[in-house]
Amino acid sequence: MTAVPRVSDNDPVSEPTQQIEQAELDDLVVHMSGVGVRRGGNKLLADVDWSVELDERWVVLGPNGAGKTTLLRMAAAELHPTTGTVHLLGERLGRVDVFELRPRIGFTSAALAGRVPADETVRDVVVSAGYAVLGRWREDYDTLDTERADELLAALGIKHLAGRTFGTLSEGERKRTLIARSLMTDPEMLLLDEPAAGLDLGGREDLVARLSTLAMDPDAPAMVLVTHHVEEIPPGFTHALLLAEGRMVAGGLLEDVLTGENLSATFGQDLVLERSGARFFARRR
Ligand SMILES: Nc1ncnc2c1ncn2[C@@H]1O[C@H](COP(=O)(O)OP(=O)(O)OP(=O)(O)O)[C@@H](O)[C@H]1O
Repeated sequence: MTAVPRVSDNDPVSEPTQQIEQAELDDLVVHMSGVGVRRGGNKLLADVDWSVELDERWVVLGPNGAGKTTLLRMAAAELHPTTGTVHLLGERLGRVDVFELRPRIGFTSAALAGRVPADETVRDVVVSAGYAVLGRWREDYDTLDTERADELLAALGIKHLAGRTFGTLSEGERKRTLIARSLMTDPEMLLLDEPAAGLDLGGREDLVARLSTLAMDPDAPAMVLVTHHVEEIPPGFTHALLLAEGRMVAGGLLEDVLTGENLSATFGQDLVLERSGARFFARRR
């Protein structure tokens, strides 16, 4: 089992380990080099080198506090690294107007769900993404936009809820509404932070199946999905990044990275990984 080095404040944080050419960046939606994030003396992330290509679907796995949300928020241009460089969609964070970058990135998280006003209709939650607003009803949403929102709601199986208010939805229906919202701007990258958290078994299986359909669609954007559970990896996902205590344990092709040994190192337990078809299951030995 690979030991995971603890991130302490005394560790040296590496500087960018590699220079990258603009031509290479054009094929990458995310490129992080020597990335560290520090807050109040704590290292939330250290020494992260990670790239995501246009046609890849990544799952980011790790225990509570591993730094997954911090990593995803950086990929969403919501926070900057303390050290190292981050390129998103070919642009370097710190040298690009993040307000121009963000509409090109679809992002769902529990924090976003908490900001949606309870009295906003499902259709407006989705359609307003195209206007980069939340909780502001506009009379002049374009008909085309409304049709697009309805299409996305249909693809996620909740078109019948278009007129309902967000506050009346179940947890699963809210998650699906926010995924539809995150796709509204035709993003080049879709970031999903624990989309299945809080769902019952049926809701989880339904969401996994819908995300699997999306993952297998060649026209879908690059995807990064954060989760705690291997059971939530939708078939069609191609790559995995394992994080523990702010550091990468392993990253690469799903079939290479997702092993009992790597999972054990990531979660600090002796774990057995089982595979059934295209799905994964894990338990303690
Ligand atoms: N602003 C901050 N100041 C200090 N520590 C922070 C700050 N934000 C996050 N942390 C800490 O950084 C660590 C990583 O947090 P993060 O939310 O990225 O982890 P996570 O892997 O997403 O966890 P979870 O699975 O529980 O959601 C946690 O220990 C958290 O308490």
